[in-house]
Amino acid sequence: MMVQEPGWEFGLDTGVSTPTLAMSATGSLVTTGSQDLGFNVSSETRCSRQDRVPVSVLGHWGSNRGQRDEHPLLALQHLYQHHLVWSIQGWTRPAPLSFQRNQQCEAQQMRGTSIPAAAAAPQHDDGDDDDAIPATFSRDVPRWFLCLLAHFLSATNTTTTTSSTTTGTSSSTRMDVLWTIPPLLLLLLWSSSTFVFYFKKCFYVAWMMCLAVLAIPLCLLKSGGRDVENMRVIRSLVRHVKHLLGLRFEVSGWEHLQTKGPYVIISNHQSSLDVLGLMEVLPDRCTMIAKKELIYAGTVGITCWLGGIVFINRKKTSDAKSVMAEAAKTMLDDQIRLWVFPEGTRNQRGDLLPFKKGAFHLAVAAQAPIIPIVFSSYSNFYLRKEKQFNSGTIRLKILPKIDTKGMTTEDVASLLDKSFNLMRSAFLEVSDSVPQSNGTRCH
Ligand SMILES: CCCCC/C=C\C/C=C\CCCCCCCC(=O)SCCNC(=O)CCNC(=O)[C@H](O)C(C)(C)COP(=O)(O)OP(=O)(O)OC[C@H]1O[C@@H](n2cnc3c(N)ncnc32)[C@H](O)[C@@H]1OP(=O)(O)O
Ligand SMILES: CCCCCCCC/C=C\CCCCCCCC(=O)OC[C@@H](O)COP(=O)(O)O
Repeated sequence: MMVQEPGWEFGLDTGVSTPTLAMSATGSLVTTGSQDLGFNVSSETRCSRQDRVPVSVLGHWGSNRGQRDEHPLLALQHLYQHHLVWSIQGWTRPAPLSFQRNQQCEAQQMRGTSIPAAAAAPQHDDGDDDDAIPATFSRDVPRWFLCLLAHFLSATNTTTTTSSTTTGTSSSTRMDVLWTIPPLLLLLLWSSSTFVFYFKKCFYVAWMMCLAVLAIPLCLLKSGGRDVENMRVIRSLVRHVKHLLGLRFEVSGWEHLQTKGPYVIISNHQSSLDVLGLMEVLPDRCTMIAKKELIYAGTVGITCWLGGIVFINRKKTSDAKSVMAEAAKTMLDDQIRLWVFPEGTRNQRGDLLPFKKGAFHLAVAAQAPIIPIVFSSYSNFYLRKEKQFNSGTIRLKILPKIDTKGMTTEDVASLLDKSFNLMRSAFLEVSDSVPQSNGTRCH
């Protein structure tokens, strides 16, 4: 048995019988044209000639066979040349590369269509109809995309091999590589939900950081420093971000926000995406209570500070309590509303976490009403563990205010229970009725 050297992992799910693939006795993956692709198959391999539908292979791109010094991306090019690339499902470095081939029915439909000469590969016919090589690429991966992909891979390879010898050739091929990046990116966005997940998350953070760069001077111009009025600037800058991420908000209960004077808004907290919903309904003169770590979030942190966000140290209850007691005073003095996430942390477990007591102490201390706002579950479009970030609809339900007039610290526990129960049933209700993701993707 061959010793596997460190290299690149890849996954291949061919989905149909794969006449061009066969397992050799040594466990390496070869084409029927006896061209060794240099893939060493690991012990988890479930591929065999008998395994027909679906065939999945967990392979290893090592350096102990065949294409010894080749760029790992060349693996993809080989697969392309041998008609094995159908759609790229996931592509991460150095995590598994996954290639997925079309369903058998599609393959059958496509038999008989001609293959581009450049991509032609040795075909094997053992007389078994199932073994016929589907003669074109999958309908869901346009050929021009695959051509670009192959072009990119060739260019990458050329760059690798020529850079040490001819600088001129290397720089021109590098340009080729650069030009093929955008379509490649599009291909990945279109075919890999994992890639979409990371792309959207990175885009969100990067875009918010850029917006914050813009927000800082605008806030300074508006108020000359830290001021709750800066939240208007932040709100108007953030409002479009939902469109970029494919999110839609449906808000109900607007009338409950028509309350005059200071109040405390409490809402459930699923993700940093909550900021988008928060900005949808944020009333004037309203700022938030946030963990102190947020102040170190670069330009976003500075913007939060300028927006008058009250930072608390969750690890030091006594400090947090005194900051919140101070905030209750400011609420009254400056007629400010405060938004608190009483779960105290992000939670996407399909239910609410038990509430912390601070928000209720705050409301009682300021004798200000509490307005609960419930965000429907994100689980129909955003799943952190499963790496899914589709487009979707979020329902925001603004509940009637809960008065705290005449309440004392003794009432905090019952106030908390009442608020929790109201929000929990509203959460279950809006999450049940939320439309399914409108961004589901077919692979
Ligand atoms: C265009 C530019 C764009 C860029 C910028 C984009 C956006 C920026 C703008 C806006 C975005 C802002 C978004 C901010 C989101 C931030 C979300 C968060 O950070 S969530 C995390 C922080 N929040 C919280 O923690 C919630 C508040 N926490 C609490 O209220 C807690 O109670 C606590 C005060 C931290 C204490 O917590 P602890 O774990 O100790 O538990 P308890 O709640 O059980 O309390 C213990 C004990 O203390 C008593 N207590 C609590 N609070 C008070 C109080 N205020 N006064 C008196 N006593 C208090 C409580 O009763 C308990 O005692 P006992 O058990 O005896 O009753
Ligand atoms: C130096 C750069 C550092 C980069 C940091 C990136 C900052 C994020 C950038 C853009 C996102 C904009 C929204 C910011 C508001 C997010 C608030 C948030 O969600 O904080 C989490 C907090 O409620 C609970 O934290 P935990 O769940 O306990 O953990």
